[in-house]
Amino acid sequence: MPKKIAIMGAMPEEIAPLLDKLDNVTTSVYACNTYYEGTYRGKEIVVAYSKIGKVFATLTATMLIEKFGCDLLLFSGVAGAISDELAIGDLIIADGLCQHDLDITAFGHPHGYVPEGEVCIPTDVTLRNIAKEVANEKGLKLKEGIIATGDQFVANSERKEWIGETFKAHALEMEGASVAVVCSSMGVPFFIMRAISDSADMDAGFDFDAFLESSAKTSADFVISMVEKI
Ligand SMILES: Nc1ncnc2c(CN3C[C@H](CCSCCOCCO)[C@@H](O)C3)c[nH]c12
Repeated sequence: MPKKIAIMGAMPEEIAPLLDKLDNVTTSVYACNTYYEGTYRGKEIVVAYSKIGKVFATLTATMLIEKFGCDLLLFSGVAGAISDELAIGDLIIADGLCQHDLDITAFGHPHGYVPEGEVCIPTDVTLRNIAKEVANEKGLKLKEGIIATGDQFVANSERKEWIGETFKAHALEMEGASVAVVCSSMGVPFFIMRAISDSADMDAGFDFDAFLESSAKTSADFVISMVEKI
């Protein structure tokens, strides 16, 4: 039974659907982030958005654990689809995460690898199974696959396909692998859920703007419904 559950996003839109579900909310600002502490169905929750990209996500995930004492982390947000099976609004959970822009291949290493690191970091299987239970109960389709993270908004089919082939990834975003490194290094179970907002192609910018809010809500509504089972 976790002491305190962190629910993290990268953008304000990704956590907005969560905030009005919390009771007894107090807010605090720490290291240029706002943290919302409250309860949901009797469980202690801390919600925050990191701001965009791997560095900000690393900072916030670390603070949620070290400063706010969270011992389990759920990420909710949107992603670009790589797999043709993923349409806008579809849900994907990560079984592993990699960094598609981490590159010391000049030294013979594979893309996404640095010494003492691992290309693909696995997520917590118990939390993935809870997600599958919730999806079954709600009659929702849920894809499971590798999610690739990098410090770029991908709006180019060639780049998206390279990422898909190189990492066998089904979706891409800009924060998940940072959360994976922090949580796996600190022994904190973690879970990454994303709802598709675009297809990381030439239309990505328009689709992202059009579907950010609705896809962020789809993901957030699913993640909060997992809390009761944790
Ligand atoms: N195709 C894509 N490539 C990479 N990541 C994603 C994601 C996932 N999130 C959304 C957000 C995009 C930040 S750029 C838009 C910011 O606008 C801010 C207002 O100008 C960042 O936090 C990563 C959805 N589609 C993606």
